[in-house]
Amino acid sequence: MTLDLASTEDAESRLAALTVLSRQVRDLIDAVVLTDVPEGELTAVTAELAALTERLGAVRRDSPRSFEFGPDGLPRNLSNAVTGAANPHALPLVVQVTPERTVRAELGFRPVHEGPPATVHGGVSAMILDQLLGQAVAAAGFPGMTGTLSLRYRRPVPYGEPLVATAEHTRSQGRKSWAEGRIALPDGTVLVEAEGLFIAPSWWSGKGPVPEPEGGAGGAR
Ligand SMILES: CCCCC/C=C\C/C=C\C/C=C\C/C=C\CCCC(=O)SCCNC(=O)CCNC(=O)[C@H](O)C(C)(C)COP(=O)(O)OP(=O)(O)OC[C@H]1O[C@@H](n2cnc3c(N)ncnc32)[C@H](O)[C@@H]1OP(=O)(O)O
Repeated sequence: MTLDLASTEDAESRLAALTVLSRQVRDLIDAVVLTDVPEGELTAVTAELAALTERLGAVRRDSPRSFEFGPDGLPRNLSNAVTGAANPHALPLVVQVTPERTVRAELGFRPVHEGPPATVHGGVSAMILDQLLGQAVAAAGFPGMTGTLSLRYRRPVPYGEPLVATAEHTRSQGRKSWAEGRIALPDGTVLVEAEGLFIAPSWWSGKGPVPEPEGGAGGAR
């Protein structure tokens, strides 16, 4: 895997616009989940959205943006499903690395994340913790892909109120690294805890074939 070179100023400005668009689409998704307007209005809005979808699709990439270096010289992934500011699917999670090389993120789940009534879907919590544990091993200098992830759901996770997620690398052995993390209330009450094994793939060190994604490698512009 190679990282794209730092973006130009023009590209950064366009990415900022894409980030604003993604935020707007998140607002749209929230509005769809909670709307109670009459059916005729739903049909009218759907027609407008179909037209907007066509406009955006007029010039299309083969695959989302991937890892690249930002203007600050740090790697970023603006299309990531969990952290990508330019991906409407993402919360987006803003992950901070502490001086101790652990990671922390403030969470704001929304009604769109509901599974059981008034509760965040367990798969959504798992997705957040997968990302956070992955960033914890990376922050400790041992990046890898998730091999296993196990979770213990202690209490229902509410949406609409501030929560905190933290994670830390616990140990490494060869290409394998382990991390632990949790989602908690601001007072520290743990709601979900996770342990994960992350493996640096053999192909990262040139010791194995690089697997082709389904349908071949996507072209980035
Ligand atoms: C995702 C990172 C991209 C990095 C980009 C670069 C720079 C950016 C900087 C930092 C990155 C920052 C953050 C990352 C944040 C979040 C992480 C998100 C993570 C994901 O969302 S990621 C998607 C889900 N994830 C997958 O899509 C994995 C699919 N899978 C594979 O790609 C392979 O399967 C792989 C690579 C796992 C292993 O493949 P391989 O060929 O390298 O290793 P091999 O088979 O030789 O096994 C060697 C030893 O690991 C044991 N082993 C193997 N697999 C195991 C498993 N699953 N569970 C338990 N043990 C396992 C064997 O038993 C053997 O053990 P032993 O040595 O003891 O015999």
